[in-house]
Amino acid sequence: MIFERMEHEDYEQLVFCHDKTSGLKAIIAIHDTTLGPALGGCRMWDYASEEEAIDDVLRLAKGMTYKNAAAGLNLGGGKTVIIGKPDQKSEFMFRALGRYVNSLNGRYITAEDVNTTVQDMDYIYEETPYVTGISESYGSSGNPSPKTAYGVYISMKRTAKEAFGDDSLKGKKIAVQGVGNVAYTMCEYIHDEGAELIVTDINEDSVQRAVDNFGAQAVGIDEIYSVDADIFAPCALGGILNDETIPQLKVKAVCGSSNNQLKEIAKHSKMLQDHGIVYAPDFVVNAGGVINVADELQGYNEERATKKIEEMYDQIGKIFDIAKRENITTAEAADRLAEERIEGYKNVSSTFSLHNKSLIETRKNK
Ligand SMILES: NC(=O)C1=CN([C@@H]2O[C@H](COP(=O)(O)OP(=O)(O)OC[C@H]3O[C@@H](n4cnc5c(N)ncnc54)[C@H](O)[C@@H]3O)[C@@H](O)[C@H]2O)C=CC1
Ligand SMILES: CC(C)CC(=O)C(=O)O
Repeated sequence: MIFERMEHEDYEQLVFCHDKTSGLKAIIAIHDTTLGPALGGCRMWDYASEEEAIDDVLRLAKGMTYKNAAAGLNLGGGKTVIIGKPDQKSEFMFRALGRYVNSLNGRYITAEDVNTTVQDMDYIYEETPYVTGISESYGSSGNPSPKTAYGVYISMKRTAKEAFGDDSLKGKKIAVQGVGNVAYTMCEYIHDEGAELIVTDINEDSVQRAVDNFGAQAVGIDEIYSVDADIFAPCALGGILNDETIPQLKVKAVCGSSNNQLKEIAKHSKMLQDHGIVYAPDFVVNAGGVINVADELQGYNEERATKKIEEMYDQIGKIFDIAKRENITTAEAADRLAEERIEGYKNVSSTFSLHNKSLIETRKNK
């Protein structure tokens, strides 16, 4: 059944990693390496079953292929999941994972994701160079969340332009679901521009921090969908744009950081469009973090990375334009943009070049 799915959705590789001493149980999925090595974060989650973990890593790895392609990076898509509760973490668990990552010889490069930190990446770095988002003391880029937040803010401005004819967020009401690492910094940018915030989170301290620092209005977990607001920013979970929630939305636009927001991509992106809601595709909006960590591969330069994140404004605009021109949803337009870049490169890479690590180059060095 797994090979059937891999064949159907063009996955390249699925690696199961086990280390008895540290308790590591991890799965690395590599979806597509046409554009370059697969780059994607490492998530730690207490999955209810192994099937759920496999499904998650496959979905997330494919998402990274599209994210990296649409962001204009020369990188493919992959992801790691570690099965377990975050309080079961240890130095040796991440070092064991680092050795597995190293064994892939550069086909996959890891980074932070939900429940993993810069410290965890530093442990992986003890075992392999194929890790990003490591400490700034190594001349590296550190925690990607603030850059992801900046990218969401830039994308939100372009989305506001599409929905309201003006990219200013001043006076706009923004409903934020989940005020964690990314969303807190995103709220800072939005608040500084003069927007009003309505927030919810399952963590009361996170809500209180936004109330105290940004004068945000706090609402209940289920209330966030139906509040009177201009833009909805999902920054917590996947699958939250669905048959039950979309009819409740009063906003004119959706733009947030969480991955896989649409429960069913085709159905729910069309449903948003039919409700007159501008949807900014999640994997384009939340690419700031991966753009930032990818810059490490050239020797990290914050100015260069930030400039590339600011280019997301035009990239989102391009997606809105394609959707209008082709009469498709913005989700379909984003997929098309990513797929065309991957297909285009297949033609370029069919031409022999010594730039690729060729057999002849290897022999020359012997
Ligand atoms: N950190 C990064 O650089 C990137 C993050 N993302 C995505 O953005 C989202 C947020 O990421 P982070 O801020 O790093 O994670 P986080 O774990 O710091 O924040 C998520 C927040 O959502 C809250 N939450 C969980 N369930 C909730 C619910 N049912 N209702 C309301 N709030 C709920 C949590 O309490 C937490 O405060 C995730 O989906 C992640 O995959 C995507 C790209 C990069
Ligand atoms: C920092 C990124 C590599 C995190 C990631 O995997 C993502 O963008 O979803």
